[in-house]
Amino acid sequence: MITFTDQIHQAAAPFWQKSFEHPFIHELQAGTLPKDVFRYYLIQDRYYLSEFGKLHELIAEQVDDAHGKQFLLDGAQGLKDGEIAVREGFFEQLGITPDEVASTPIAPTAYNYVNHMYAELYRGTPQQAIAGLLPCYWLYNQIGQHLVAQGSPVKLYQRWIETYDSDDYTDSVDQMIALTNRSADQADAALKGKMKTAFVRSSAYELAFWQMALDQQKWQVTA
Ligand SMILES: Cc1ncc(C[n+]2csc(CCO)c2C)c(N)n1
Repeated sequence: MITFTDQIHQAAAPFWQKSFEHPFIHELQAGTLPKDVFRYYLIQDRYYLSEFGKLHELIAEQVDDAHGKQFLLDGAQGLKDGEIAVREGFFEQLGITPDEVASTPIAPTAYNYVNHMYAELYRGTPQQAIAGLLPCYWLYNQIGQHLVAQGSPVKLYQRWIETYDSDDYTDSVDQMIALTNRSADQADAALKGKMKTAFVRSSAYELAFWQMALDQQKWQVTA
């Protein structure tokens, strides 16, 4: 039987394909991605990751499913100990200081992506918010698995790739997929439609995030 997450995954497939083929990903693997682009990505992603962790806690407050609630709370803690902690090492290596992070504003696309997820929760439902979190887990795992086979000649980029191919991480992706399917089981057709829209829009924002980094997007108008 085709699951709910298979269905929404199919709907988002064109965005996922564009992410797999995106020059940011290609250059990361080839080792040709400029360091300042990677630096920009890491600083923007720092904002994204801390909001993503907060969203886990806020969604958990509204979820009845005890197992799902615990998974979301563990996810928030796991982000602090895992992905965010790993990134501290990257920051050190690239000389990114807390001052630089604090004085860099969140860029338009990162802002829109984060706000989209909050809107799914506060103007929508926890089920929609859960569907909005899923592309983040699932897409990065697929990218990690695609890239790890070839690897990157740049050590730092290789470490980034390996973050998204670990067994623990793959296990959390499976659990997030299962939580989304359990949420859909409780939802009527209208809510399932909204969950699908949340998932597809997050997939579109994942794609836009790579381009934001390549363009080093800013709020200012440039000549
Ligand atoms: C824009 C953006 N999207 C997805 C991820 C990947 N990611 C962020 S939190 C999380 C859950 C488990 O750590 C995963 C996989 C990222 N770093 N940045």
